[in-house]
Amino acid sequence: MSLKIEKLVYGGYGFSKDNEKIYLIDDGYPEEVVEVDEIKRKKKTIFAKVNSIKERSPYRINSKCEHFQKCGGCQWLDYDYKHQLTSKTNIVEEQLKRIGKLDIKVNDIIASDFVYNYRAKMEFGFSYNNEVILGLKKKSSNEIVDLKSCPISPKEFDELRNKVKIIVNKLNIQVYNSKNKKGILRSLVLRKNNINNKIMMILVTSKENFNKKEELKNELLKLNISSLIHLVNPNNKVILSGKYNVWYGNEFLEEKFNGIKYKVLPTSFFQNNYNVTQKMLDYVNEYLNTQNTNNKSLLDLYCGVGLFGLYFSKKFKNIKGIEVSKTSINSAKENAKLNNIKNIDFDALDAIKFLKNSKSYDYLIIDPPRAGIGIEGVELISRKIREGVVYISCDPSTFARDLSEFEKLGFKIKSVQPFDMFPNTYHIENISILEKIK
Ligand SMILES: C[S@@+](CC[C@H](N)C(=O)[O-])C[C@H]1O[C@@H](n2cnc3c(N)ncnc32)[C@H](O)[C@@H]1O
Repeated sequence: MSLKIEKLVYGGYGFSKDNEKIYLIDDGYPEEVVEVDEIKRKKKTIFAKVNSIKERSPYRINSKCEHFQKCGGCQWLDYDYKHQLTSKTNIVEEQLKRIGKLDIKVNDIIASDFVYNYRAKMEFGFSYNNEVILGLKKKSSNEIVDLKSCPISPKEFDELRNKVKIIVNKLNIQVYNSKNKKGILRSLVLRKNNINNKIMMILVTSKENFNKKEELKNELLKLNISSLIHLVNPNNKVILSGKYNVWYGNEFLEEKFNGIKYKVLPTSFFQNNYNVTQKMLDYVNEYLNTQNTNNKSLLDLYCGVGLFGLYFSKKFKNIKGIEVSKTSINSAKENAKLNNIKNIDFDALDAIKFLKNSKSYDYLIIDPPRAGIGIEGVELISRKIREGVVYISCDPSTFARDLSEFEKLGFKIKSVQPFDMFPNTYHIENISILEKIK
């Protein structure tokens, strides 16, 4: 059966409707007529994959990646960037309507100046296929695609990843197997900073000690990196968790935005696209400039190593940063000292637990993981925040649910601004400015 794709929807799928049935189609683009293979059904929704293209979308381009469609990292590498942007703005507007029942004009998405090589951090997984391989997971699978190159990560990462692969094969070090819990090598994480292109390499193994460890360390030290960290993570799925040893160089990477310095430890979160992060900081700054905040307090919830709180510290009388990771909070405290910022303090706590017992604040900047803050969290915020909320989100669905709750509990949504933090993928970052109705 031939289907015409109307638009792209949340999750990156091409959307098509046939009578009562809705098709969510992998690898199909707007205006395209395709034949599909069904993958699975969920009530009236059929998930399918393009089998053949009958009429090609005018926005389909040739992808620059030899691994495209095998690797799960990017979904839209063969979709013209201008149209990626339009699709993303439309998806946010649609999620707000569908999930949040919010009829809001969403601002046009702010693009990334760099569509390739923009990522500051990549987590590559080790696997075995006749030899040790190193790359990213296939889409909806734990299988690893052996990468030779990756167009969205820095060019240096390709060379390092390929060299590490040769080294571990030469030393014959076993890959960790999550089923029988045997083996050593789990992941190779690479991070690049935005001040002077320093690269931190983090080798994640299942055990602290293993055969040929010293030889491996000596070989890795010959590579062009600024620091080498050995992280021991026996079986936690969150790869960047566990104890680490510094094998070489600094324990941290130093980042800088507009004069504010941040030391980021190997296991701490930091924004992944520096160019777009600066645009997000500028957007929040513009809003705060319209407010009279000098004598006001700010709560920076899910603060990481203090990116937002420290950046805006001069605008507020006092600031509190809350974050669940003790490591990140230790960095955040050190970052305050590093920048000589004295009106901020940080605590390592769960955001909801903190809100239940906290005092009130004038303003809130909130940047939760994909799950969002949730209904209970918004209810607590509505009692604890007196003036404005800057909600930063990396998932349009939980964002829509939470914004709708904010509106029910006495906040006015002043703006919704998407940012293209992750070009060539379907991921969308958003900032909403909300004001308490007095
Ligand atoms: C999207 S990151 C934002 C970090 C920071 N705002 C930044 O821009 O660098 C989300 C942060 O929330 C933290 N986090 C996750 N679950 C949490 C919880 N239940 N309570 C507090 N923080 C949490 C994570 O450790 C992570 O640092």
